[in-house]
Amino acid sequence: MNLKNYVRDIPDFPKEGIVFKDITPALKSPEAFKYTIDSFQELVKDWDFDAIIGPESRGFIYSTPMAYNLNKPFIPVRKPGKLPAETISFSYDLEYGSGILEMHKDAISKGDKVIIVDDILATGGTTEAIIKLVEKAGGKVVGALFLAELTSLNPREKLTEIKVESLIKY
Ligand SMILES: O=P(O)(O)OC[C@H]1O[C@H](OP(=O)(O)OP(=O)(O)O)[C@H](O)[C@@H]1O
Ligand SMILES: Nc1ncnc2[nH]cnc12
Repeated sequence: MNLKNYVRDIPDFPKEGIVFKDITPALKSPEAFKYTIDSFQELVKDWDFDAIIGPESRGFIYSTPMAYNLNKPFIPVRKPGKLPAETISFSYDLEYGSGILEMHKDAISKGDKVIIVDDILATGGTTEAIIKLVEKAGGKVVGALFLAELTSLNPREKLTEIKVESLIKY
């Protein structure tokens, strides 16, 4: 399965100069979606972790089937103002702007080891912000999985402390 055939470039979205990697064809194809989740599960089969974090919103798509299949807790990280209980937050930069991410304060217990599952690794800003959020909560991110990685943005420079795997590299 060549997953690159299921990710299309959309120029100048959401801003001029950004080439947006549209993953919707990789979701429309049941074979591509199954291949993605199966590949993620194979990659983490020897990893030691307690829970799976999914960043809103495209991250939810790939992280929740993993949590279901591996019988692990799922923890949502959301854009501001969406989580109802007490939250901790962290601001971050990404390719086409900046933002704030939030997680429930009680989502993670001290010493918990977690992984992040998301669609795209671009600048690494989102993943770096989640690493900081998890540290604030007393836990540790041990690894992160992505469908696609934009290597030209050098995201791994920000992520030297964790395991990083991506199925496609641009
Ligand atoms: O490595 P980075 O530069 O941080 O970029 C990657 C992030 O950007 C996208 O999310 P976005 O914030 O656009 O939200 P969405 O999933 O709601 O579209 C993508 O789903 C990743 O989470
Ligand atoms: N170029 C890109 N395409 C899709 N999602 C992204 N998230 C950050 N940069 C992106």
